[in-house]
This record gives sequence, C-alpha cells and structure tokens, in this order.
Amino acid sequence: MKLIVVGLGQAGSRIADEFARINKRAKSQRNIEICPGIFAVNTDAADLTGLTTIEPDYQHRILIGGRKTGGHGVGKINELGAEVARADADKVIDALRSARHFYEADAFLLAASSAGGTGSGSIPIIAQRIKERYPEKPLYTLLALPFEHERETEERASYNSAVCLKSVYGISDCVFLIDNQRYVMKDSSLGNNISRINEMIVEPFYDLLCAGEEKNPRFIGAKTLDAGDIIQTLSGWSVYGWGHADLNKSFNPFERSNDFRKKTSETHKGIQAMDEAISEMSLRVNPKDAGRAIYLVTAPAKEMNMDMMRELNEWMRELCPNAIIRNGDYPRGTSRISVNVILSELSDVEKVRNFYSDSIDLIPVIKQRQVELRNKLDDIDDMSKDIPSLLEE
Ligand SMILES: Nc1nc2c(ncn2[C@@H]2O[C@H](COP(=O)(O)OP(=O)(O)OP(=O)(O)O)[C@@H](O)[C@H]2O)c(=O)[nH]1
Repeated sequence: MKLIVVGLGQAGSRIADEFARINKRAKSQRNIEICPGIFAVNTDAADLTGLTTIEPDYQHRILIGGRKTGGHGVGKINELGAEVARADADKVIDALRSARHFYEADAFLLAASSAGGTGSGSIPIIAQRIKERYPEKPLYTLLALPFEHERETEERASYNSAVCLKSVYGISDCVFLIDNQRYVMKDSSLGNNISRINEMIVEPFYDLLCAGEEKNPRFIGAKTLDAGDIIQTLSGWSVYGWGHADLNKSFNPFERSNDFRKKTSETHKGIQAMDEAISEMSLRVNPKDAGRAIYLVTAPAKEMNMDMMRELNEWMRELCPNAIIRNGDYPRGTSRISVNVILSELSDVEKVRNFYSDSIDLIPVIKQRQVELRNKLDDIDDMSKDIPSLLEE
C-alpha cells in the first residue's frame, strides 16, 4: 500500500519525518516505495528546519500562516491553527500534487497531535480540502493524544483534543488513535522518549505497507495483504499494535520444516507476538468493540505454518467476536515472528468519551476568553482610528 503522508504541527511533522525514514529503508532494503509523497506543514519555521529526512525544500516543508504567526507557531490556539490552514490550504494541495507518483498512492494519511494549536487546528481543515479535491481516495488521520500530566494540568490540551477528535472524525475514513502515555518509557528523559515514541508509532506501518507492494515472488505470502484489504478494514475509530517474538536462532534454510515439536514452538511464538500486539495497542480499547480487524504475520517462510495461522485466527476470533477479520502473511526476515494487528470501526473508545466530557465545562470559559480578547483588540483599534499611519493605503 502506498500512502501520501502529511504531518501537521510539530508532532505531526516529526511523525511524517519518521515515515520518510521507513520509506527510505523500504527503498534501500526492499526496493519498495511505500510513501510516494511525504510533507510537513507547520506555522513554526524552526520546527520545520529541525526535521531530518523529509526533503528540505519549501514544497515538502510547508510554512503556513507566516504573516499571521511570524513563523513562531500559534501557541496552542487551535482556532488560529484552523484559520491559517483555511488561508493557506491551496499551498498545501498544490504541494501534494507535485509528488512524483501522486496518482499511484492508494490513500492519504494526515498526522498531528490533538492537543497543540497548529496540528490539531489545521488537520480537519486540510483533511476537508483534500477530501473535496480527491473524494475517491481514502483519507486517514492519525492523532497523538496528550500525556496524562498535560490532560490534567492544561485545559487547552483537553479542549483542543475534544474539538480535534470531533472534527477529524467527521471527515476521515478512519482515525488512528495514539495515546502518548502508553508509550512513555520509564527511566528515560522526555526528550528521548518523544523520538522513541514516534519511532514506535510509525514502525508497525513498515511491514503492513510493504507486504502488498512486494514484487519478488520469494517474499509474496500465501495470503497477501494488499491495499484493498487494508482499505476494506479501515473505518472510524481505530487502534493498532505490533508484537514480536525472537526465533532465538539464526535461520537455517536447510532445516526440515515438518518437525512436529518445532511447529508447536513456532505456533507458541506466533501467539506470543500476537499477545504483545493486542496488549500494547496504541490506545487501550476493548477488542470486543471492534467491527473490523486485520492482522499480518511476518516471519521467515519456513517458520510460517498452517498450525500457527489457524491458531492465530481462532484466537483473533475469540478476542474480536463482532469483527469482520482479514489477515495475511508476509514471508520476510530471518530471526523473528512479528504480528501487526489493527482494530477498526470501534463502537466505543473510553478515552474519546473522557475528552468530550472533560471539555463540556471548558467550552463557555474558552468562548468567553475569546470574546474578551476580541473586544480588547477592537477597543485598541477604535482608539487608534484618528492616529495617522505611515503605511501606504
Ligand atoms: N507523539 C508525539 N507527541 C508530541 C510530539 N511533540 C509534541 N507532542 C505532543 O503534542 C502536543 C503538543 O502539540 P504540538 O504538535 O507540539 O503543537 P503544534 O501542533 O505544533 O501547535 P503549536 O505549538 O501550538 O503551534 C502535546 O500533547 C505534546 O506532548 C512528538 O514529536 N510526538
């Protein structure tokens, strides 16, 4: 599957940068292109400069709202993020069209944090413009939800998240939810964590996107998971997880594969990997609430057997009794079994409900503040009416 990836705001741009890294790896290690266009959009010029892999030109690192924000962000005011996105949306659309293999892409993926100003304000607006222009291509969004301490101490984090979640859900074919808090690793500074978190957010897409793009018959699975399968699965609120188990030995291509005991241990490893994927989902949900699910098993061809695939299938059916389940296998790698799981069309997500309920009381407070700010600015404007200006009319 091929994605056009657009990151908005600081978190979104860094996540897009991570996609640029896995795309580069797919090209060099597998001769596969999974992201024919990767863009970062921000109101903060310094954040754009700090990216490492997205092409360093103004068509891929797109500064919006330059005149309004002076290139310094919108300071968590998501209404301002939305306003500058409305004004500069054409700039973004024109840049997307310039991607070399734009028409080969199967879908768009837009990424942002829900709590900031630029990303959370602009993602619904840019999504809407893209959808209007390319209604036939699926559009997915990926939202990084704030850390627990931000939710508790910064009212804007909850309010922005609620507004962003509602707006993005209304326009996206699927919304991937990422709980930053779930990725926090103890004993590590936040700075280190952020780049590690972004890596963990994006890495699961590597095999998922590559599997259907393989041209080499050696790496084409018995049941290929292609763009069609993924598109059929992705819908509404969605989460994903990724787990693996080391095969704990170097892969020996001459080893017999019909040894009963070995198969049992492979099946066990497959289950271990799926267990990790399910318990490490990007956001805690109840799998029973999923209406659709998909999983991909990646392992050396000789390690994949019918036993394991059947067991995994049965287990998945038990976990997600209400879901239409699709699956595939990808004979790749040498020393581990990986399992990618996506749970989609979730009928309930507690965290989303919490953001909505947290924000109800904040709506009048934030609206009142906006009115007060507007009134003060109008007062200053009024007072300056008779003061001469040096600007040309
Ligand atoms: N996963 C992830 N979260 C991040 C990253 N950077 C910031 N965040 C989180 O994103 C939220 C802040 O949003 P940012 O993306 O920094 O803000 P922005 O969209 O650039 O908006 P402004 O800074 O207000 O202009 C907070 O919840 C941070 O914890 C990142 O690189 N990855």
